[in-house]
Amino acid sequence: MHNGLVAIPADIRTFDGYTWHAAPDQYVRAAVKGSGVLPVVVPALEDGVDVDMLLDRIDGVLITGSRTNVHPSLYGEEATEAHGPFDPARDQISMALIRRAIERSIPLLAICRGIQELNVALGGTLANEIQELQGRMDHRKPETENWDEAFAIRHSVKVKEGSCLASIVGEGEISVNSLHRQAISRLAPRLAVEAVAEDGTIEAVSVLDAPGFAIGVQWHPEYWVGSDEISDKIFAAFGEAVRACHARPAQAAE
Ligand SMILES: N[C@@H](CCC(=O)NCCCC(=O)O)C(=O)O
Repeated sequence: MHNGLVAIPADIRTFDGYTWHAAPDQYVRAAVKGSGVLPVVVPALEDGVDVDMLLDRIDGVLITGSRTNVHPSLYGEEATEAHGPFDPARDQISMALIRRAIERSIPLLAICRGIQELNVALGGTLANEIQELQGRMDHRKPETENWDEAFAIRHSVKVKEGSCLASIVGEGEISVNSLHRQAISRLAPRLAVEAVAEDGTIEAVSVLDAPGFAIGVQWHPEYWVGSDEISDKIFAAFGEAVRACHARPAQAAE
């Protein structure tokens, strides 16, 4: 039995010559198995989604990772080939859902591209090709077609004492996977850093003064739900927040 509906904004992809609105299976299954909720994939219709009508019926928002990058014009930078590939429709629907979910205290879990969209949606910026920056590790997806190897746990991050994430997984060092070329550069004003990698890369944030669950992580807890304690705790906490939202009396959007 599922308790609560969770919106997952789709990417625009092309398979078999058709354009698809698609979300990766690992996030859908993690939402069901790890959070006990029913995911609803939201089409990336650039101007065609009434976000408030949707959120009137939604109890949580889960923002997935993607190989594409947030368009740099959304954080005041010129787009170059190195910033691509892009998915402007995904940018549009994802950031609209993020902003409105925060305003309406609807639980939000933003993963990898999702934490980057969260930061940009609230006024922050991103750094590109971080492995080329002085002192940074290589956070990119390993060169392998074996998915378990690609998503293998491979570096530590330090969870800040007293953070929202610490209340879920505990403070101190945890081990995470890593599949990204970008990362938060200027932190958005309304975000608090929750975890940092040993090279200074911001690995988790929360929304300051958010009454509910509003967390972004740069790694991929969805992939190891069911076999990794940290991943299980994150998705279980998200599920609890979604069920609490589902139990709230219906509130029309202000
Ligand atoms: N494109 C962004 C975000 C990375 C991300 O979401 N990775 C998940 C997909 C991993 C893969 O299949 O390559 C960045 O690179 O920082």
